[in-house]
Amino acid sequence: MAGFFPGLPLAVALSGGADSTALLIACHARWPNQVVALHVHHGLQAVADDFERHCRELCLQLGVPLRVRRVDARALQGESPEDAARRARYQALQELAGPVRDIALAQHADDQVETLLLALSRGAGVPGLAAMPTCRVRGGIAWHRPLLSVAADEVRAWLRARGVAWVEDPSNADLRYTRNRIRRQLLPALQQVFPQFRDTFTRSSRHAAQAAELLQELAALDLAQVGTPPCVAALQALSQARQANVLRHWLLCSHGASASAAQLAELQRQIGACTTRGHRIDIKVGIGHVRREGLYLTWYN
Ligand SMILES: Nc1ncnc2c1ncn2[C@@H]1O[C@H](COP(=O)(O)OP(=O)(O)OP(=O)(O)O)[C@@H](O)[C@H]1O
Repeated sequence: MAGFFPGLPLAVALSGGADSTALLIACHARWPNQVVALHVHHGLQAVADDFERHCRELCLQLGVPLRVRRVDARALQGESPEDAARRARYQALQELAGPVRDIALAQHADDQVETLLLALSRGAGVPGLAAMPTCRVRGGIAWHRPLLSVAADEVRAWLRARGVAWVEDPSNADLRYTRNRIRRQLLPALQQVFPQFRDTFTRSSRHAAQAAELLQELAALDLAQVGTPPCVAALQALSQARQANVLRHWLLCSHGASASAAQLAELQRQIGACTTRGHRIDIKVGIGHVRREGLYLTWYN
């Protein structure tokens, strides 16, 4: 946990699995009496009660206060059960934290590599390749991931050496989930070919995170230049790469719309072809449409 200096008091999101069990013990050892544990009972799996029991026992043993909340995550339309559970979990963690402004999560280097591989498999751009940040402020809370450079095996070996138990999530063995297939089938193969893959892949993600920040800064500058809504002529004055970057930023930040690569390419083609007063632009992007209105592009949904 080198370089991990959260605000105190600190809350640790404790699932009861190996990683967050280790994180809680390490944080409590470093900042005694300054750490609180937060557990979300999902009620999804039969094993949920075992997770909660383990968290209660562990926290009692350590003398760490534990806050527990039950959630019943119903998936929204088009949302997977895992995404629904994650959304409900982050919401519950934020509420459980109360006045505490720093929450530590226990994702490790293997999780980071899995996230990167999933992003690559979707053809993600630079922000996706940045995978998970070590710290992100959201909803007034700093979410920390201090174990991102620690291998999963190291975490378990650390716990075994201390004789600490944890609860194993049975769904981790289910090979219907892509993430589990990556963990079981891909990571062992990577280990053989690139023994340093955890270090090098996570380093690539950090490079991508830095590049993503630069793209974000450039997009904000360019949006100030082209205006909101963007002026077509000002967009035409930008290079294709900068134009794509600022359009993505406008659509996402102003309208919550993610343009697919094909939609963005078509929008750019039409912007390029927009040389007469009467030229129409009307393209579906995400759940809405981008249209030309006089000198500007506008968004409808
Ligand atoms: N039910 C939960 N209650 C509180 N925190 C959770 C819960 N589930 C996950 N977390 C937090 O979110 C992080 C990421 O969750 P994820 O489901 O990817 O990991 P996990 O496999 O549950 O990890 P762990 O080995 O810590 O159980 C966990 O490391 C933990 O800090």
